[in-house]
Amino acid sequence: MKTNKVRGLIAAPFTPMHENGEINLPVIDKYVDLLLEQGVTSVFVNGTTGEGTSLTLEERKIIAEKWIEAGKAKLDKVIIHVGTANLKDSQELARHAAKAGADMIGSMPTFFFRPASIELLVDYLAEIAKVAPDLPLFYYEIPEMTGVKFDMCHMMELAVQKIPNFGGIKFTSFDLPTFARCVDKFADKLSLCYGKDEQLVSALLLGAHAGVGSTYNYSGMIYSRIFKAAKAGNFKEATKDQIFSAKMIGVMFDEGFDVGVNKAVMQAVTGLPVGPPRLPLAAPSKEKIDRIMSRLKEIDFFEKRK
Ligand SMILES: CC(=O)N[C@@H]([C@@H](O)[C@H](O)[C@H](O)CO)[C@@H](O)CC(=O)C(=O)O
Repeated sequence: MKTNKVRGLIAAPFTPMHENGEINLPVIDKYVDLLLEQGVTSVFVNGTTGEGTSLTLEERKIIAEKWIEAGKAKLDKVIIHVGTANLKDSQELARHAAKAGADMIGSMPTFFFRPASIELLVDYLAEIAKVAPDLPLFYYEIPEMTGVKFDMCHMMELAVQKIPNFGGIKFTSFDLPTFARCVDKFADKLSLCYGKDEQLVSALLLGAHAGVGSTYNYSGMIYSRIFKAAKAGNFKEATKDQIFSAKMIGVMFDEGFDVGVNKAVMQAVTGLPVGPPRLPLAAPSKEKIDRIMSRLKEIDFFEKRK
């Protein structure tokens, strides 16, 4: 089985799209280099930020293949998110990820017919994991989007018993006490990746192995400094950049943060043509993005992201 050890910064990349809504694959070659220049070494493809649930299975496969091909000699880990609203599609994506050469897979739970218990959730994950037995499977915890809310420490206790290739968790929630219990119990055998950019430092203090984030795409250097300082035990230094990240994300939250706003910020800041999101998400107005850019300038974002 491939290793489940993932460390450092993992970007949740946007799926580049043309103005007409079709996916724009060639951008991904440049995207890999842009992430590396910012100290981001791995990717979690087709997740929330990648609009995975708005893409067809065929598109998800093509995007996965492209990230694997573009990232293979450069990135540390290419993790493919295979979560969908049904088991069969997720299994198909898991099989495909294994064949295409992914390093790991991740899955959110189903989000329309939600699992009614931790046991059913783990049974569901086990069915996905078994079709890609050589790849570690990570659970993608993101209750604010899926509406699936269980105690993650209990879920992991059961997952390690039932899923031989269970690799760890991508924990996108502000529930740090639960994250702390997960670290306490599983840090030596599983990888614990934390997904709320605005409080990465707190998760690192508790022992997170990796951070996964959407704002890493255009402010990777800020998180890179946080990660390095925290891993060196210099939390005072790490906290300065973390407070800045909270201010930066605060600017976008004031304007109604979503993948549409996030994509527009990515494009305006880095010049990478990630394009608009797919409906029902929408691109922000020019006025809105100009306002965000001028507020980011006011807080010195363009200096801080260097
Ligand atoms: C809901 C959401 O988009 N969460 C983001 C965060 O990076 C988030 O944008 C950031 O912490 C700002 O709240 C990531 O955790 C998402 C993610 O990892 C993914 O897109 O797969």
